Amino acid sequence: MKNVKIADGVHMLSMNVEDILFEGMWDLANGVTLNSYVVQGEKTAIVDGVIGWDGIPETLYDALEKMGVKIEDLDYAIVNHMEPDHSGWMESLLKIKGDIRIYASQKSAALLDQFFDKTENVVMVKDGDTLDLGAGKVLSFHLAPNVHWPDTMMTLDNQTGTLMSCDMYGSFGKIENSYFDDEMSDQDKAFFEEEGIRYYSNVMATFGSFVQKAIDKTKGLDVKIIAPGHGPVYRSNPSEIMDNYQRYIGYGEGKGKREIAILWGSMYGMTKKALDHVLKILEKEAISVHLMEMPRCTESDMVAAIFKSAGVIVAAPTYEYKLFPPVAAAIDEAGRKKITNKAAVYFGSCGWSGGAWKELSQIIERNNMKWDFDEPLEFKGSPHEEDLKKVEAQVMELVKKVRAIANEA
Ligand SMILES: Cc1cc2nc3c(=O)[nH]c(=O)nc-3n(C[C@H](O)[C@H](O)[C@H](O)COP(=O)(O)O)c2cc1C
Repeated sequence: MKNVKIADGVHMLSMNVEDILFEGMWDLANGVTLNSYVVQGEKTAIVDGVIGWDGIPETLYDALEKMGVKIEDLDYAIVNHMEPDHSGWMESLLKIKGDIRIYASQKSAALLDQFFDKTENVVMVKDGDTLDLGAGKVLSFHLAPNVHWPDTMMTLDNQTGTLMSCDMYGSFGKIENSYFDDEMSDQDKAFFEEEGIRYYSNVMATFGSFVQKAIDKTKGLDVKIIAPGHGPVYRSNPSEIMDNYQRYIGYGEGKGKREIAILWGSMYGMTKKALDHVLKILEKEAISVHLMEMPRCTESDMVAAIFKSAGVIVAAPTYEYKLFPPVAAAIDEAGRKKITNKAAVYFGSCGWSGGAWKELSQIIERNNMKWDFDEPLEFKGSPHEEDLKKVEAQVMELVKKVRAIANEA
């Protein structure tokens, strides 16, 4: 666990977690950090902790001891939210120091009771409440409900302007070198742009309207440093991550980069023949593509690619009167994440009845996704010359839309 001084009296204790399925489902190719914060005035508070897995709370205790803080000497635990990646350690903490005073939102307090039977010494805070740690260190609490979990709040150290923002402004990606935005190489910046999008699309996208409120709330505070629960700390230009989050809200509403996400599957290569034709066109048009063959592609990559692209191509055959199941599941997942208003094209092969488009349109409708599809094309067997011409015309139309959307974004 790495101890990084963020500002006077504020330390980040950060660990990389790899080889996990985050939330039990997201296969994170590049890992994620869990960041806890220790704030010291005359009293000491820890803001968010770690997951409760074997050995992990102990890693946090070692890191605390190395900075001269015994777990028994902690005065306060601030729970920004109760998701177990940051609160799982409570079970262990409460065994060591059952009388620790916990500051939490009203909703977190209810969850503390549900998860850990903890009701005593819990202070329920309202928006704007403060906690004085002495020596000029005053923490204030700012509710950000439904930024991932309903109980979420952000904690501000008013002395240094450090906002410990919990899941808000977070990013996936392990940290090896630079913990701060101003220490990052261009390569690190590009890495965290991608991992930020992966995080937002996988974890936050469903809650866009609440994220907007949290951005607006941040703007009303005197914030100099943004220190999230996952990912790097933004101290040279905290508004950059706020602007990025603003941009990501737009991606979830149909905006996107000048890129096309291609969600495809093909049992015997018939749909793939048409797709190969499309790929040649897109290469000529110099449009970047994300080729996601389902079910080979991970959910995490798939959702992130659809989310950030201005256009989507769905290329998949009919299977038992419906859309090829792995592609149907992927579109449904994008629907759960409320990825709406994407410019899109569908084509796919069938043998006799067809039916893929019917199910695809039902999934779009059911999830209220409002994707803007051109005329869908189900062709029989191998694509013929006229099928390829139709596909080509649709893809050229999509390219136009993608360029226009990306120019606005
Ligand atoms: C298991 C299975 C189920 C199928 N079900 C249907 C169907 O319900 N309706 C239909 O028109 N074609 C159906 N087909 C035919 C395929 O859609 C057809 O072979 C198509 O060319 C496959 O395209 P692909 O090679 O891109 O997967 C089915 C094929 C398989 C292997």
